[in-house]
Amino acid sequence: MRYLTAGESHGPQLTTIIEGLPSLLPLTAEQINHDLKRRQGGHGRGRRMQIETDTVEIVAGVRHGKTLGSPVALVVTNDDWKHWTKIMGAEPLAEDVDPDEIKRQISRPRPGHADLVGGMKYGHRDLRNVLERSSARETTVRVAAGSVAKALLKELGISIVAHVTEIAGIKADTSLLEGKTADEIRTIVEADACYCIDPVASAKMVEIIDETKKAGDSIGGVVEVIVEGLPAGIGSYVHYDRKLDGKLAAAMLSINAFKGVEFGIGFEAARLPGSQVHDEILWDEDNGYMRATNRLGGLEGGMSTGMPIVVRGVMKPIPTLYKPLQSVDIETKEPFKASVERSDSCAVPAASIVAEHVIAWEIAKVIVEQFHSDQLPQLQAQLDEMRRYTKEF
Ligand SMILES: Cc1cc2nc3c(=O)[nH]c(=O)nc-3n(C[C@H](O)[C@H](O)[C@H](O)COP(=O)(O)O)c2cc1C
Ligand SMILES: C=C(O[C@@H]1CC(C(=O)O)=C[C@@H](OP(=O)(O)O)[C@H]1O)C(=O)O
Repeated sequence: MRYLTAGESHGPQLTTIIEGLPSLLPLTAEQINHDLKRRQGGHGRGRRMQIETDTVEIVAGVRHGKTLGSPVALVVTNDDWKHWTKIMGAEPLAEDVDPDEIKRQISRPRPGHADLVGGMKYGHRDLRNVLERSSARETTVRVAAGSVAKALLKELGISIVAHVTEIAGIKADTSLLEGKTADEIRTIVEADACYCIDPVASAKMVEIIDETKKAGDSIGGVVEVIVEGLPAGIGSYVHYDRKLDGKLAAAMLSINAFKGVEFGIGFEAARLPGSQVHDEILWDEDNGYMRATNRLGGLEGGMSTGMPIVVRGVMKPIPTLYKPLQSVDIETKEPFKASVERSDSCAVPAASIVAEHVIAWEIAKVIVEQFHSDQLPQLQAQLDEMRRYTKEF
């Protein structure tokens, strides 16, 4: 299973083509739109999100609410495009048009963005040609593709949820997650301004986001994704590029502004003895194999253990700041301090939704590769058999 995305931030549309999905999977635009709306939300988003109402059109691969097995194509229209048709149009500029008037040329790279190095790499002196694609606007269709993956995981008895564990040093009390299923966690965090399980921490997060915005600065944080219902043995230890943890880490780090990843107790493992890190193995008649703890986040040897997968990603502060940072104009080579029109001040809650969907995609992809998967019922039968086999092993 694979997908490509195309589209510029202020171009006409964002597009994804998903190839390799099993046939007979129930799929509607409505379920994808729910996830797109969650990605647009979360406290700290800027004015662009008031312009956009992200909704998907399914233009291929689905008939009467079920996948056909052919490529699925999804399109999300940029509502902002109508303000950018001249600046972002694909046609060459007419001869009587002054390019400086039309192109909104950018020669001042923003620290922390792809602007400067992207310009060097692709030979663009108008840095708009870089930022239009390096923008996290692209995560819209990554969420759409991940939402399709989640529809598949749901049919296979696998649930996934993301939530925010930390913003600018304010940490959620994650003991509030204990005893709750992924679906129960989703109901709670969906109703929270920061997609956080802890209302007390969330109120402080809202406060610090507002204060930071007023000060013209930006902040980052940590998001966590939990995957439940995955059988043991997904992924493999036999070759480096088949390890599930490696794939999940790469997916997490592929999100704009994500700079680190950890599983289970994560970097804390460096500070603890092995007896307080590894998860002891238990067995009983009803449940088969279990772990007394889940400190390693449901992964051993590049494979799922059958315990929930717990993976976290850290997001750096948004690079576009109202409080200007030092940079150099690439035309004049003069130093300047950037001034900015609009930006998110904190996109950690929104990014948690992106994380949920890139992880969902990766897990669905590994499952589809590991089992015979032309059609959903065959895939479901094999997952059921894998669960029975690993329990009785
Ligand atoms: C959901 C989301 C929204 C973002 N919004 C903004 C934004 O409004 N302004 C900005 O400067 N960066 C924003 N970013 C971060 C930049 O896209 C990112 O830092 C930039 O592309 C450079 O990539 P890198 O940080 O991975 O090196 C956002 C990221 C995500 C995931
Ligand atoms: C458009 C989205 O986020 C954008 C991500 C982004 C960036 O530099 O990454 C910069 C901003 O775009 P603009 O310059 O148009 O205001 C954000 O709004 C989105 O998430 O859909």
